[in-house]
Amino acid sequence: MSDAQRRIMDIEVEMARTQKNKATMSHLCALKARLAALKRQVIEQQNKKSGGPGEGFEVRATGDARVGFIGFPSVGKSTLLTALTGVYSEAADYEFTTLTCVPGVMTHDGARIQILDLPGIIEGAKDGKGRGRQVIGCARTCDLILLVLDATKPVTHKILIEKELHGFGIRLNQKPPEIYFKKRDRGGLNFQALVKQSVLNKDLVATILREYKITHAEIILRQDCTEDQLIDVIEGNRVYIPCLHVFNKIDKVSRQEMEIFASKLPHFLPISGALGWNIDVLKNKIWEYMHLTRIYTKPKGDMPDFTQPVILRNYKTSVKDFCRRIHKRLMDEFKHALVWGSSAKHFPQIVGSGHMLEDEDVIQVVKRI
Ligand SMILES: Nc1nc2c(ncn2[C@@H]2O[C@H](COP(=O)(O)OP(=O)(O)OP(=O)(O)O)[C@@H](O)[C@H]2O)c(=O)[nH]1
Ligand SMILES: [K+]
Ligand SMILES: [Mg+2]
Repeated sequence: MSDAQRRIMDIEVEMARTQKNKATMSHLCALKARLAALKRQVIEQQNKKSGGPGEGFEVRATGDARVGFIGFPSVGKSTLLTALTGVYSEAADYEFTTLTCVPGVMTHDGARIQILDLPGIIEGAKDGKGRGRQVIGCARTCDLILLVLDATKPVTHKILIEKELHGFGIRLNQKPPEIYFKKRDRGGLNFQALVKQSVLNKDLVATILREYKITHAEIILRQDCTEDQLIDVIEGNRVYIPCLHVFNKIDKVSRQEMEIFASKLPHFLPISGALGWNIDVLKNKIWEYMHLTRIYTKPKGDMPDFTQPVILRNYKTSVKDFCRRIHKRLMDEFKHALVWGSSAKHFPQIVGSGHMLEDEDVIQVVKRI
């Protein structure tokens, strides 16, 4: 165990025995910042040792968006890939059947979605156990994570896996915090909260920044933020990915057990990959959770092409984002666009490149001549 790992343990112990209240808040914030910095240090050390960060697997990104399967061994990931995409990935009743990344493609509502079957991960994956770091590195590149769980196994597995992903900077079902943070060379701490804060204030922010040896900075909180969110922003390198918890093998548990899960867990979907139960519902959920936006193009004087939408992702739905998806240099020739659909005030609306498009809008780009 490295020195940093030992210090991480000490801090975790101290945090566990510190009660959370107003008087201890400053101390806890300092500990949390110290912990985050140490954890980053450990990952960087491991990257050095292994010759690079957990880059994931060499799989070419195809299609409009990417989904990855994360779960313990033998929960049924490969069986599910085959059920969703028809692509064969070896499935068997022993652990670590899958040793690499197997891609498939699912077509849904005009979008081509790449689905990645991945090796199972185990506790300690992020710290270098098994192929864990490679698997989690791959998960970071996904637009949606399917956390695949075995319904016959304890629900605590879900928490363990979430912890592994969290430790690697993946934030599930969270939006990026609305925090503006910029280091400065001088001027001290310029702190503004645009919304009433239930936790943070200038002193706590200063305490956290002190752990990073930052004394000059500008911080604007545009939402009610937690100390963890602020630390995430200072650390940077976080990814925010939607996640669906897929409970597989429900053919092996009772209906009552299922209903208990369903009532307690959000983002939950029971399925049976082997028997094909709920697979169509899962396909729809995948679509829904990815927040993809379909845009139909209309050539001048012609009908819109409703067969092949252009897919925009991650809420990047401006006309400019659309143009970039079509062609690198389209923006250079852009004059304005005509838009029909729910984002338009009247049909067609003449818009500039900053206009935000909505799902199933129709667009015609007018170029400068
Ligand atoms: N009863 C039942 N068994 C399933 C289901 N899905 C998968 N299995 C079985 O569970 C075992 C493991 O399935 P795999 O698809 O290999 O699981 P995996 O998660 O890909 O496993 P690794 O690649 O080893 O991590 C196999 O024996 C499957 O037949 C299901 O929905 N119901
Ligand atoms: K298996
Ligand atoms: Mg497998």
